[in-house]
Amino acid sequence: HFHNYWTRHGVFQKDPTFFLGAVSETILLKQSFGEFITNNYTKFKNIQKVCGIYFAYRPALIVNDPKLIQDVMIKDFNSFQNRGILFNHEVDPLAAHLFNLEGQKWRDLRVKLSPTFTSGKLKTMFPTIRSCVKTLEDYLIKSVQNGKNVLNMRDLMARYTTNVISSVAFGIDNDSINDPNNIFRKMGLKIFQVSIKQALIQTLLFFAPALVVKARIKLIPKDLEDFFMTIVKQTIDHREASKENERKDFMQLMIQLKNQGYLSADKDDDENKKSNNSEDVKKLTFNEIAAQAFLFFAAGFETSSSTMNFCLFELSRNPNKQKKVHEELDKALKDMAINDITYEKLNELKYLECCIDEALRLYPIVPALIRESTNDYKFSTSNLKIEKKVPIMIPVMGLQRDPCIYDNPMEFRPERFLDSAHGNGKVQGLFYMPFGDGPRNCIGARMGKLQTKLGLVAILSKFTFELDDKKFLHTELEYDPRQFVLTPKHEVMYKISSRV
Ligand code: HEM
Repeated sequence: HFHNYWTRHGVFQKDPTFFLGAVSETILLKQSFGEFITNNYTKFKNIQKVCGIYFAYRPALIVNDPKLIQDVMIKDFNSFQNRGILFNHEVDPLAAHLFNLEGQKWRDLRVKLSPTFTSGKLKTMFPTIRSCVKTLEDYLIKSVQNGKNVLNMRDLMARYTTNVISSVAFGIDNDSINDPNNIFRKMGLKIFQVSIKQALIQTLLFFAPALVVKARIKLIPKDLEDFFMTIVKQTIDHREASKENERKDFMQLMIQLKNQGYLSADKDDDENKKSNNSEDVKKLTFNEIAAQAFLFFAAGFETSSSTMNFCLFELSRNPNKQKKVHEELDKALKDMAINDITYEKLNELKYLECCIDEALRLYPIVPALIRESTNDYKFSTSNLKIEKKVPIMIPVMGLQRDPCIYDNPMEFRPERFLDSAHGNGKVQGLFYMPFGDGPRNCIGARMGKLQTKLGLVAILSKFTFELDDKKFLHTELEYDPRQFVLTPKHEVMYKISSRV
């Protein structure tokens, strides 16, 4: 009876398997969640615009049609503003962050936090990020000089973005690049480590989210919570002890939101002035600051380092594209030292920007987006009706690799993005969403792109990269089935040589 829900509602459904429903492949670790949604899109997109599936007995809907996706993400956003991630506020204070919050609570917080991500604010943080990049460059120079020229770049780049995020979110200068055992790196690894217990909790979140709240199940392990609560408390106390301890970073901005409820306008930050017109002066609490700092850390380091890694992977498989990046860097930077690169200079590097956009097309770090209907809803362009509280999946990776949308989709061709339309023009609607879309898109997209680009400038200005294992030249990557974010199953090693 449960597994006929979609058929009864006149919606095409993927045949469910006993008990586990449609997602048995992901639960049994045969494929990642992203691949499951992608395969489903590829198989069914020409049959129906939507496809019903089941998380065990819970119905969910995959929307395959770019125009219907536009309705969900933008046009009828009010009916789809939540992700439907439930947690117990009392047992999990750190989970009360922007990604998980719903309804008015999410709206209020989004309005408050948006001004912390304007380009004006990022410019003030630029020197901090640049000093992390300098550490990365120095590390690579030393490493190659010492004959250590085959490296796991995924790990190194995650250590670099860990340095950036811990500096700008917590104001703490740690050095995970030279010290892989640094506590921030260890905590970062722990966030993405999937123990059996965490895997069970994640499964429950999909299958029976209400149970997670009722049974007071903790989503964030206690040791992670203790670490982040303590570090935020210490940082706030230190900053508030003296004006001299203030810094230009997210933590300082959140302290302003705690003490006055809004951000003081910057003379050169027009976007911030606009958002400050808001009447809302409700102040952030300590727990709210801790939860956001935790989220910025979790959402900010792995996403950007994975983007750098996928971009480097494709540039190493495509030496002609890497050559073009080198030429652009040589022309724009002309032996400029990393410390002299400005925010404006970085914006001039258009081809490198296209390489990042193209890497995110082939390898969207978040391969499927999630929304939940907040009311019964009827799609405007079809007779399809869905009930309140149905999870909606948007198959980002499937769309971005669809040959009907991108010619030769598996080819790494950054030139597509020189043209703002970038698809082949045959399909209308939303189909490129590495940062999501609509009012609930990634709030840190600019920051993510900035640290990705600056990191790539540092490593590509001075070095040439090749894949150490030549089998990756022609085979597709496999993905870790335990991870929701797109993560290569096997480590790729890179051979690095100095350009001078
Ligand atoms: C290349 C790097 C990044 C990628 C690919 C990425 C991708 C995404 C995606 C796909 C979403 C979901 C959007 C949706 O549902 O429509 C998201 C949400 C979010 N991201 Fe990012 N992200 C990146 C970097 C960052 C950084 C650096 C930060 C913060 C420092 C950040 C903070 C967030 C937050 C807070 C949300 C939740 C927004 C909300 O619900 O209002 N992200 N990100």
